[in-house]
Amino acid sequence: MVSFVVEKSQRMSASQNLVSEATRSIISLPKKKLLKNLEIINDGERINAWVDSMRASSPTHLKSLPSSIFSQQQLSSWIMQHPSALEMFEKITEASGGKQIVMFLDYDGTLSPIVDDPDRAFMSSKMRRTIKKLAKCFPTAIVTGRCIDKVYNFVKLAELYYAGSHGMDIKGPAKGFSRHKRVKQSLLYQPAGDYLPIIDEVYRQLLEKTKSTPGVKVENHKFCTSVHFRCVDEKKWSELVLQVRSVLKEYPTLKLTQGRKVFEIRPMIEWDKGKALEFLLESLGFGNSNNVFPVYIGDDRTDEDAFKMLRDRGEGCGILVSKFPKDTDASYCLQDPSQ
Ligand SMILES: O=P(O)(O)OC[C@H]1O[C@H](O[C@H]2O[C@H](CO)[C@@H](O)[C@H](O)[C@H]2O)[C@H](O)[C@@H](O)[C@@H]1O
Repeated sequence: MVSFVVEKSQRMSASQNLVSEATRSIISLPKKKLLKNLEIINDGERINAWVDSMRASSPTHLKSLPSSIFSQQQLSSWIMQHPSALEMFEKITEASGGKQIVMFLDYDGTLSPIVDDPDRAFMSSKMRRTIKKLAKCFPTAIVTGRCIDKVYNFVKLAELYYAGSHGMDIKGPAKGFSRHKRVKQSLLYQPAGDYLPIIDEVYRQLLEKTKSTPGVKVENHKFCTSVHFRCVDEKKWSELVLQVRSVLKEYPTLKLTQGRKVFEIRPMIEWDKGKALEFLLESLGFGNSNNVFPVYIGDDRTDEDAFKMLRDRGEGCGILVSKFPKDTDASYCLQDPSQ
C-alpha cells in the first residue's frame, strides 16, 4: 500500500498549525496582484507595481509578506473552505470510491522544499520511495515548470509520466513494442515545438542582459525560460525588471508570468498545466469518463490552471501546498512537502 496513511496526531494538527501560522501573519495573495505581462509596464509606477508583485510571489519569509490583511472571520472561512487534506483524508478516499485515481504532482515546493539554489532542489529518498509506491497503484505524473531532463535528474523514476516546461513537453513511460517499429512506444506531445529556437535565443539574451545583477539565475527549460530573483538584493529588483523587459519587448509571441521569486517566460499559446492534465487524462483513456478521480497537488500560481481545470470538470480534487491562505481553486491544503 502507498504510505497515504498518516498518523492521527499529524492529521489533527494540520489545520491548527495553519491557523497559528496564519494568525502570526495573516495574508491574502489575490491572483490579480500578480502582474501578467510586461507590456503593461510603461513608467516608474508600473515598475513599482512589479516590485510589489515580486515581493508577494513567495511568502516564505514573514517579513516580506504583502500588507493586505484577512480579518479573523475571513481567515476562518478560508480554512473552512480549504481544510487540511490530511484531516479530510477519509472524505477524499470515500469520494474516489470505485473510480480510477490518477495522481498529478508539481515538483518544486511540492515534492521538494523551496531552496535558494534551483540546482539543489533535491527530493528526499523517502519522497522518492513514496512516489514509487504511489505509481504502482495509480498512473502518476510530474507536472512542472522545469524541463523534463532537469526534473528527471531529481526524480529518477522511469515509470512516471512527465509534463515539463509548464506542460508543454509531455512524455509517458515506454510501453510494449510497436508491431512495426523495433522501438518501445511511449507518449510524446510538444505543443510549443516551433518555439525551441526562440526560447534558446531569449535565454542567451537574458543571460547576457542580467549578468551585471548579482544573484540572478537564468534557466533554460527548453520550451520556457526562468529568471530567478530569490537571491537578488531587493534594491536591484526594479533594475532587473527593466533588463527582462528590454529583452522581451522584441518577442511579442512570448508572455511573462511569475512563480515563487521567479519570472517565467513562455510561448503565448493556449497551453498550461491544466491543459496538460486534460491531455494526460485523455491519453489514459479518461477523456469523457466520469469514472476517474484526478488528484493534483501543487504550490504555485501555474498550478492554479490545473486546480481550475479540475473544478470546471467537477472531478477529483486539487490540493494546495501552502503555509499561508492564498486565493486558490484548490479544495484542500497541505502545509509543506513532508505533509
Ligand atoms: O512548476 P514547478 O515544478 O513548481 O516549477 C516552478 C519553478 O520551480 C523552480 O523554482 C522554484 O524552486 C527553486 C528551488 O527550490 C527556488 O529556488 C525558486 O525560487 C522557485 O521559484 C525552477 O527552478 C523554476 O525554473 C521553475 O519555473
